[in-house]
Amino acid sequence: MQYVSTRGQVAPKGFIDTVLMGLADDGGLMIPAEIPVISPEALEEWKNLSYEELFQQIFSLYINDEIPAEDLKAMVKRSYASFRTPEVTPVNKINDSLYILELFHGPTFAFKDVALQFMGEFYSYVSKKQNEIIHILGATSGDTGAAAIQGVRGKDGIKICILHPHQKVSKIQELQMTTVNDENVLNLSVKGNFDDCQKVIKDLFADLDFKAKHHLRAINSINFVRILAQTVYYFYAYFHIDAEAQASKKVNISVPSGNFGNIFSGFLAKRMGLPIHKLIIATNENNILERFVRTGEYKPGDFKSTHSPSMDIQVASNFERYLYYLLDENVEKVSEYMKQLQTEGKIVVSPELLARVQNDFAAYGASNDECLKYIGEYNEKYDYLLDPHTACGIAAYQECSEEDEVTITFATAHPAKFDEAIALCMIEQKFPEQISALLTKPQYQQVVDHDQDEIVRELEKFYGDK
Ligand SMILES: N[C@@H](CCOP(=O)(O)O)C(=O)O
Repeated sequence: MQYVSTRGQVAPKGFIDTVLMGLADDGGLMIPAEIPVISPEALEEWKNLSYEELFQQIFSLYINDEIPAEDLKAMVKRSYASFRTPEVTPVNKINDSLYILELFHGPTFAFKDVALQFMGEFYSYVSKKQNEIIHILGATSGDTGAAAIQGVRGKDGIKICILHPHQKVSKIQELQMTTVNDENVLNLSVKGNFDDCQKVIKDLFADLDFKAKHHLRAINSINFVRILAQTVYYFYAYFHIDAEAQASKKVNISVPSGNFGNIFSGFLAKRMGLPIHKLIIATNENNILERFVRTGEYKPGDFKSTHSPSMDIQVASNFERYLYYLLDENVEKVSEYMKQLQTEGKIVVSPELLARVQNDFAAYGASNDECLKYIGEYNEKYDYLLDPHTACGIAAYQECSEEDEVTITFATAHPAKFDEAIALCMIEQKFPEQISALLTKPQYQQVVDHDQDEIVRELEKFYGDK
């Protein structure tokens, strides 16, 4: 398996080099040169695998023997040892047409743990085996940062700096990141929004001298390994709904979406042969993705702070990966469209392409009021407390599914992380112990202006390789 860039200007790479590269050196995103297709017979066999076995099966198709099977097995085992259930991502049946895949049983109570616990192990492995210096730089709207820090805190040979938007993440998200006092962790709280943070890191990754000098590595979903690790639970979810539903109904998956990484993993799983009917993109009022699916225009709008802050994103990183497939892997066209986005502030696709987009995805953007409405309604009706992101997923399921379909909605975070929204629904929740313990801990973070030079100075001090 070789990996290439969506913009075509990077020589094909192996798996480990692809992960170490993060953002492609030509500014694009790395993708597999060819997507392996799983036969229905093999899918049938995969149905009985444990989560960890399934992970290994899928990864073995992508890693080219670069990591011996025994080493991979040990890494996967360590990655999921910190999860609060051996199923890793359990499936919960709500009614005959709805299942919820719970992705929040990892150490930081969000779906990001599923890939980032593995990534922490992976970076540690590569740092030791290849003597690589690993200086992670990431941006977060709240969940990725906490999970990434948790995945590598205290690990030798690794340093991590995370940029989060100042006062635009939930209280618990902030505490999860900033109460960590390990020497290898730096939190920069940037006066701006998530898009500002993401732009700074993308610009720094695109500066190849800076990237090489400081050994920058990515943990965001610009990194293909994040996408791949997330495909595992699409398969797992599909295999764990009732056999009768699998056989007699079309199966949709509704995914709370911000940076387009999670749902892109679903797109990859579908291309690998998983018989998903509709992939439903659920957004909040930052609805650029929903507008794109409806109109064919991809145009960042005004940033809004919502009850679901992790999805407060206008510029979705992984959109470029999808564009690559939409444009039939034509790298010149992808480069042209991405240039257009920069110069004209938007991309508009033809009616023919829009028809294909609408064949690939359904989409719905939930308003703040709808988000709260579904939290209240599901709590009352099913005694199931949704976090505000999952509530957007439920709103999209309600809007986009038909009678003969069954939908798996992804619960991307635990409600305790977003008590601000839960309290607005007049619901009092009991926090898990790990979360209440955060409330009295001291915080360690530096507040910085949204200013690249200031951020670079902090990074140079922290990474210490001037
Ligand atoms: N919603 C994310 C934003 C970053 O997304 P990523 O998937 O590219 O890491 C967050 O919670 O930080």
